[in-house]
Amino acid sequence: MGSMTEAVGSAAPLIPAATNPMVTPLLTDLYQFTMAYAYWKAGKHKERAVFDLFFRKSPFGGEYTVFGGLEECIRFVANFKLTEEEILYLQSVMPGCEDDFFEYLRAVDCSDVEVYAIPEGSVVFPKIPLMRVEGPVALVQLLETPFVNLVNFASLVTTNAARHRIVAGNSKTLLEFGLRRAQGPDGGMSASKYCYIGGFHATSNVAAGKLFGIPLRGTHSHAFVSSFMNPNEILDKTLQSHDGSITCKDFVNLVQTWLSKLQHSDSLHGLFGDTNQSELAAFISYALAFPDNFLALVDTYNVMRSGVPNFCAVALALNELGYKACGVRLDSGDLAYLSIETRKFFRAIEKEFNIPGFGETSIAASNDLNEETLDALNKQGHEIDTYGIGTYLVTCYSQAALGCVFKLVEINKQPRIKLSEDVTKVSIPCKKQCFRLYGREGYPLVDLMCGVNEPPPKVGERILCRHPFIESKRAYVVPQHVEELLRCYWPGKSHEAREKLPSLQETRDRCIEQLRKIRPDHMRRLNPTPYKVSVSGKLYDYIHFLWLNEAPVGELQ
Ligand SMILES: Nc1ncnc2c1ncn2[C@@H]1O[C@H](COP(=O)(O)OP(=O)(O)OP(=O)(O)O)[C@@H](O)[C@H]1O
Ligand SMILES: O=P(O)(O)OC[C@H]1O[C@H](OP(=O)(O)OP(=O)(O)O)[C@H](O)[C@@H]1O
Ligand SMILES: O=C(O)c1cccnc1
Ligand SMILES: [Mg+2]
Repeated sequence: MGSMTEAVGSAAPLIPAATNPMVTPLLTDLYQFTMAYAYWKAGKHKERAVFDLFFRKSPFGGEYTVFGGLEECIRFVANFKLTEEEILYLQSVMPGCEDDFFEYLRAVDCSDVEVYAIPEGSVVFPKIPLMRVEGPVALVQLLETPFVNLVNFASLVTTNAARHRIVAGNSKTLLEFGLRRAQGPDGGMSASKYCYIGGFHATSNVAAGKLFGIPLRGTHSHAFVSSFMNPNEILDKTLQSHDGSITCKDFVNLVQTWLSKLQHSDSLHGLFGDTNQSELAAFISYALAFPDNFLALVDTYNVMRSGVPNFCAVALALNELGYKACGVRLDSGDLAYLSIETRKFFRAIEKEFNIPGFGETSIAASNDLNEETLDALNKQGHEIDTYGIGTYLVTCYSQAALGCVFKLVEINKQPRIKLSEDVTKVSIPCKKQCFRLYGREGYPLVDLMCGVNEPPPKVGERILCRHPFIESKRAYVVPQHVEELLRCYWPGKSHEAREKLPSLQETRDRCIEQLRKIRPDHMRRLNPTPYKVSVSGKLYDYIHFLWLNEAPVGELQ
């Protein structure tokens, strides 16, 4: 693809359909079709319109957002075509509409639509168009709902994942465990995909592993532990050593021997007595099934008096056969305290039995984790290496929606504005180009919108950046680096080169890289500094000219 110009017809088959087969041209609001009809009736449907897709406020009380969902929008556009069945259905729900309208719909595709967008996985800010969509007004109108739908949750949950990632710290492994709690199958699949982009390392969602190639990870549940009664029920007790040189005929017995050594060891003396034997049976069975991948959920009965000693007995028996146990998961109680006590136990074993590395055996924690609990754990000090996070992450519990909108900014080359009593809701008119201006320290200073015909900002040249609505807020900026934000992802009939859709991995890398580039005070959880989003002097004047032109003058009596 690269810089070559491609006709849409030849490019379309290269782009697969949207991931979810429910994403069809009918996945829109009825009013998009009724408006399309009214545009058509008025002979206006082919008028060229420009819409911006943007949000007004970053979620979760933060000052940044990560853009997700672009690839799905492009897949949708590339394959946009109403089927005969869909046309017949529309005809049935829009009685009285002329047949010729449905003839028009039959022929419609997105070959005359242009989509410019900020690359997916980028850090983005309020009011800046994430996507600029241009094309025949009736058609682009039909795209509003699916585009906003595809971007809203994707960006929200990517941002949520990124926020969890930032609080947890870069050294921690983050697992997304949310499928069972997600808002339905699409909520679950989307969450797995976008949490990965936002910086999670793996998911428990097998379908997402297969479909998106996301690494899969998992432990086991309490049911597995409580389903066992005692070690006597284990029938096949044999385990070959890691290198195949020894066959241990009675692994259960080897584990019992180690448990007894632990019970009588000097450093662990008095920490625990008899452990739960049904739990031990479960751990042994899991180790026999996965000797290379043994991990144990240690909180079913009692973490320090049973789960951890039982895990260690199995891990030491495995160690004798040349295997290395993976670790434990804590799923209840005070996770800071329990992780610290567990670590002490592991370190004591490393010392007493001279097993290098045992002290660093991995400790995973789960159970209703969210940004606040991660933050609290950090403040208290803990020994957790891996977090498994479900409900709060995938449902975006602390904010239900991002609130993306899709607003008309130009029609027939005439800039349009949407006024509101609430100044934050006034839309920014004109077909715009957008830039990120970087300062001397390498951080972005400001995002700047200006009309497409204005000269772009230049490195080393002073430019006036104005708050779009507040007259007194303005600053001269001398950028050290200028980044054009909107790129062409769907050229329509223009001769622009089409940006290649990156792989999931590339999008994830971009997200991680971009988050590193933002000044830390914009990223902090409490009272972050707002990032400056501005317009050029010329665009400022135009907004206010249009505003005064369109707003009726009140009359007082
Ligand atoms: N040290 C800690 N600091 C702050 N929050 C913690 C800490 N340890 C655990 N939590 C959180 O406290 C909450 C404990 O919830 P809850 O009381 O329902 O669980 P539990 O009784 O430990 O477990 P369960 O009910 O599943 O047996 C969870 O949200 C957990 O993430
Ligand atoms: O807590 P979340 O962030 O949603 O993470 C996923 C949770 O799902 C599993 O148990 P589940 O909640 O099904 O059962 P339990 O917590 O009642 O044991 C797991 O043990 C976690 O606790
Ligand atoms: O693998 C796990 O431990 C897991 C997966 C989903 C939900 N809770 C835990
Ligand atoms: Mg739970």
